[in-house]
Amino acid sequence: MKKFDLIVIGSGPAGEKAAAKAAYFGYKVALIEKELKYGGAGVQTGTLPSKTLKETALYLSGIYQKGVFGVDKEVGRETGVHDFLYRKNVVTNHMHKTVGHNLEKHGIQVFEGYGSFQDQNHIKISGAIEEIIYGKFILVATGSYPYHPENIPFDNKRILDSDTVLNIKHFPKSICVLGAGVIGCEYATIFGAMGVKTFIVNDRNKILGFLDAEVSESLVDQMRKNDIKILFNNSIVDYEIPEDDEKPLRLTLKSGEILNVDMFLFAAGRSGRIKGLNCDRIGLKTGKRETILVNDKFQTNIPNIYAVGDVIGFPALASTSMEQGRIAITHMFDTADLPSLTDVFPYGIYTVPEVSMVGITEEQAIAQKIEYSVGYSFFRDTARGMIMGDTDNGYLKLIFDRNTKVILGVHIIGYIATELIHYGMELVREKKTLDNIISTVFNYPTLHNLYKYASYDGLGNLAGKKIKKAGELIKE
Ligand SMILES: Cc1cc2nc3c(=O)[nH]c(=O)nc-3n(C[C@H](O)[C@H](O)[C@H](O)COP(=O)(O)OP(=O)(O)OC[C@H]3O[C@@H](n4cnc5c(N)ncnc54)[C@H](O)[C@@H]3O)c2cc1C
Ligand SMILES: NC(=O)c1ccc[n+]([C@@H]2O[C@H](COP(=O)([O-])OP(=O)(O)OC[C@H]3O[C@@H](n4cnc5c(N)ncnc54)[C@H](O)[C@@H]3O)[C@@H](O)[C@H]2O)c1
Repeated sequence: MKKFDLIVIGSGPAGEKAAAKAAYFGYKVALIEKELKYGGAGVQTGTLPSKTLKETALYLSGIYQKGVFGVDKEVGRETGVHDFLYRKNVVTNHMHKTVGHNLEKHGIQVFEGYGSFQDQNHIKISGAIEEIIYGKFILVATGSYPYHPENIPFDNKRILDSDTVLNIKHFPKSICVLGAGVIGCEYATIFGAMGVKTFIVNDRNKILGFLDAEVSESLVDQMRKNDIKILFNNSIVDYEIPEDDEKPLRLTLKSGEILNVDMFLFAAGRSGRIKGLNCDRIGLKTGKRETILVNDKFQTNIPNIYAVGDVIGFPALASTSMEQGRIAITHMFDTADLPSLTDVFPYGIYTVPEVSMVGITEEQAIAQKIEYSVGYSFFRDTARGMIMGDTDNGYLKLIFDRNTKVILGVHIIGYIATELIHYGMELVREKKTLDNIISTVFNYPTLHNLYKYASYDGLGNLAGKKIKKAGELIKE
């Protein structure tokens, strides 16, 4: 029987990075993957496909160029699905190879097939070749899948989830997205940008519940401006699929209204992928939504078995999953380099416009009874924003302690917000103040000047002295 120091189940961001780190430190590593392509939701069905489709939609629709150069690019409504999916396929195929190359370079032995526990050290691989291998340590990195409520008649053609939406054969004229979480909002704005009449149905009165409420409302405003209709405090109680594909789906809303649309996308949650692993058989403790329970070292109740990534639930991001994988290896093999996951990490929402945040929201500041104040700067207040032609009404909002001026939260809505946030992340991590920001010299013109102007705005708020209101429109 083949013996390994570590067996990793799953080649998504969590499994790949963990396997590579253990191999780098000289351990003998096996990785099992059930799909023909590497990368899991990170590469194949989630993060990278949706981000590539967003960039494609921006390019084809010319949404950021509209009016800026005095001429409008032809809007991409005429674009076929083939063109729309082309770049996504290039990226996922390339990244599959990149992951394979990484595993190979690290000398990791890859097994194709479905991994399941025989006991706490033995994993059975069921594939073209069946075999059982031994691992001193096992890392479960099996990810998650779109949860399928029983009342939704998924047909992979018109009633879709975030996996099957990647296989559409034609553009719908209209689409209804259920769930205004990250997946729902990102896909709604992608379809919206492509000129598809888009509806979002959400059971609460806020989109992306974890965002600062003001920023969430600004995103709603921008989505509405882009002709996306959001139906709050609502849900869908019945789904009728006509025999004739040309006829619309008939969706009955909880409010009693009927929504007639061409396509439906479910985006209201995911579950951990533990089916078939035999967790019960070995006594591995599991939690809600088919997750595996772990401690802060990502160790399960069975000491030699660790679990990381989506299969352990929140925050369920590619970014944090990779780090969890690396941290688990630290504890298995005492590498002592990366003991725990930082609690200051950013959220990046790749909607149109993008949103990103780090640190606390205004609602959290209030709940924690912090004496705080805020500062704003709008993209159009900066020279770079003006050059680009800000069409999103984008802004940066700083939340800071009004006594110490320490930055507690940074929130950005607008072009490349997911990139701009990282400077803010360091400010929050290092407990920097408004004075630290205004004493910094930035390249000019750049969007990072947003930080400086938001700081001046915050200082003006503290002093009760405002010469100019942030975002004030200048009459042309
Ligand atoms: C539409 C969408 C967009 C997203 N966008 C972002 C984003 O912009 N930024 C971000 O940070 N995160 C994003 N995420 C989340 C991110 O994709 C996940 O958090 C991340 O992929 C989780 O990594 P993982 O390694 O835990 O699992 P996965 O990426 O799901 O990989 C798990 C792997 O394990 C394999 N596997 C499962 N069971 C077995 C078994 N028994 N035997 C063998 N192999 C098995 C699977 O085939 C898969 O390859 C998005 C997710 C979705 C769905
Ligand atoms: N950019 C990113 O970082 C990114 C992008 C996509 C996904 N993800 C990850 O994927 C995970 C799953 O995302 P998700 O968007 O599927 O789930 P989610 O749990 O984040 O959001 C689901 C939304 O659907 C609503 N909802 C649930 N049931 C409903 C119902 N019956 N009717 C109407 N509305 C309903 C919820 O109120 C919520 O707003 C997230 O945890 C996220 O971390 C991250």
